[in-house]
Amino acid sequence: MERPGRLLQLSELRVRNTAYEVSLSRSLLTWKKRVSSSVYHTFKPSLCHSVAVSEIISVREEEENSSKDDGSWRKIRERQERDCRRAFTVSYVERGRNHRWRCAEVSFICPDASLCQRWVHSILEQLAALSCRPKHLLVYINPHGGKKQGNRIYEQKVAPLFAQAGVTTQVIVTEYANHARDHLRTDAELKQFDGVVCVGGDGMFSEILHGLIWRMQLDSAVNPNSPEEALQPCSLRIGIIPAGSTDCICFATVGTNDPVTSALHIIVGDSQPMDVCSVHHNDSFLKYSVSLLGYGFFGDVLSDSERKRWMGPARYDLSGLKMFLTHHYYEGTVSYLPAKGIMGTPRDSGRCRSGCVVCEYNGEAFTQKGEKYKLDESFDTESDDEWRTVRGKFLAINAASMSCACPRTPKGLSPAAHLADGTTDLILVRKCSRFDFLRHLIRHTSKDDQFDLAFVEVHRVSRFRFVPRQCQSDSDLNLPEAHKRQIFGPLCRDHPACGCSPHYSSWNCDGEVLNHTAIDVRVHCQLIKLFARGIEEMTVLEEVTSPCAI
Ligand SMILES: CCCCCCCCCCCCC/C=C/[C@@H](O)[C@H](COP(=O)(O)O)NC(=O)CCCCCCCCCCCCCCC
Ligand SMILES: Nc1ncnc2c1ncn2[C@@H]1O[C@H](COP(=O)(O)OP(=O)(O)O)[C@@H](O)[C@H]1O
Ligand SMILES: [Ca+2]
Repeated sequence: MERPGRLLQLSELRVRNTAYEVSLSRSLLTWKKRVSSSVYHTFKPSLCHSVAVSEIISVREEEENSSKDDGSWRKIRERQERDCRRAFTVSYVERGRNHRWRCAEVSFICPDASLCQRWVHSILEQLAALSCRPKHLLVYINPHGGKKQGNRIYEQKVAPLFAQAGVTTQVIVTEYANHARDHLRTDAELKQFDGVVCVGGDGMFSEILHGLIWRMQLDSAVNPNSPEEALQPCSLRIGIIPAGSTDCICFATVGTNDPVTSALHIIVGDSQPMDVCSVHHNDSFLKYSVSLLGYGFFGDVLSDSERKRWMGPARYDLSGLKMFLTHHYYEGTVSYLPAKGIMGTPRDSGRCRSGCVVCEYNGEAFTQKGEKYKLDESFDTESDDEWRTVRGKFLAINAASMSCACPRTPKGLSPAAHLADGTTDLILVRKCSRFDFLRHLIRHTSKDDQFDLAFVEVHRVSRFRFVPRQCQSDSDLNLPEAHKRQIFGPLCRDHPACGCSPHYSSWNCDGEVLNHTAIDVRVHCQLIKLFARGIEEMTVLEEVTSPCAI
């Protein structure tokens, strides 16, 4: 734990009816109850609490005593009422189970009003010095995401916390799909904001991502249609209040899908850089992706589930079962550029966690200002002989730029993938039996390694391309036509004579269906930042939460 440093305040104050020694340094607020022993004074850990200043939400002088154990004895009540006028309450982050954060409160009763004001002033001064905290946010709410609770979640759980922390907002409830994206691209006056918040699922996040990146490139005269251009990083951080169906981006960056936890990460001004993949078809831009780009199984599950939106999040399970039974495979060529000079592999046992050294090491190498790559031979530019090619029949081709952990698979599609290492994990699942594919799927939910199967391979790459087999002669295939043919696929795939092959899938790009199958994907290291800090290790949790160890 951080050393307290020079004390800014040190007083004996009361919490309820117990005296505590309360101290404030630049980094810590600590309150300790003195316990006399026969030999020396000690502090029992349970009687010593400590909160990082960076995790204080707010401080306020209290008009009324909020303590509830005042009994009914008139004299005690009268005395407490006098005391109330000299109390101040600190709200701070408290860690719960499964990476959840809550807002806890403690009220300190001061012997006189001026001491109370000095305390409040000192704490406010420390909070004001935290330059990473957002003051004014632009909030977009998708009222139709997930279980259609976006409005309620924001109004009941998030807005009161923002108000308490003194964060002001401009709130826009979207009226149609791509409303938020288009508003960010052209209309929003971004200079006045310290961040953008989306209330919704991965699809809503994708809108914010596209709006912000596009705007940034236009403002910096970068051509987003060129797959070769290095993109301009976004200066505004993005916050996600989960109110969608999968909420994988929130889960994989915070460790839980909980609106209050996300709101608190926004308030304390956390910052988590993230890789973004650009997806192009020839020289035209298609989409950006931060989590899953999936062709075959996950593409089909998504396309099928779009027709079942009315079912809410359960649509994915039903479409998942249907697509599992349908058992489509797809032919094509995957070419990829293995990531070079980086730390880490997709089979590592280590995980990307808060303060990840792999992301730091690789990120520094990739993001040297004004250079494409570090001037290191291992970061040589992409030459043709470094590309590798795999041809075959695939049940699924997945690129996971982060673990893609979510409640359906708490360890993720690629458990060792990193949020900000400049790479994506390319997972190729070749044609196999239904039984084997089920084994692979089930392993996403257990400790067993989903890559340790003969028909699965995984590569950590910085770029890849896919061309479906028939596209090699007709590279601009459009999907409606492909889907027409696919209708007959399940009946006829094993009878080439009927002429209904080939089969095309579509790409699932962070939950959006792409309208091209032949794509060129490039990872842009740490292009955006989220109001998050990555998933905290348990050891970090134990160190930071009160009670403090002395
Ligand atoms: C048999 C158990 C199999 C469990 C397999 C779990 C794999 C789940 C991988 C999830 C990856 C999630 C990546 C994130 C994608 C999201 O961007 C995206 C959009 O999210 P949004 O709606 O919030 O905007 N979500 C999705 O594309 C949803 C993918 C969900 C796929 C669920 C698949 C369920 C498979 C069920 C197979 C059942 C076989 C049963 C056989 C008896
Ligand atoms: N007001 C709106 N009406 C209809 N669709 C919207 C609206 N706002 C956003 N969308 C779209 O809804 C889709 C799903 O949103 P999302 O918040 O990700 O929910 P879910 O996780 O349930 O898919 C996204 O593609 C988004 O562009
Ligand atoms: Ca990555």
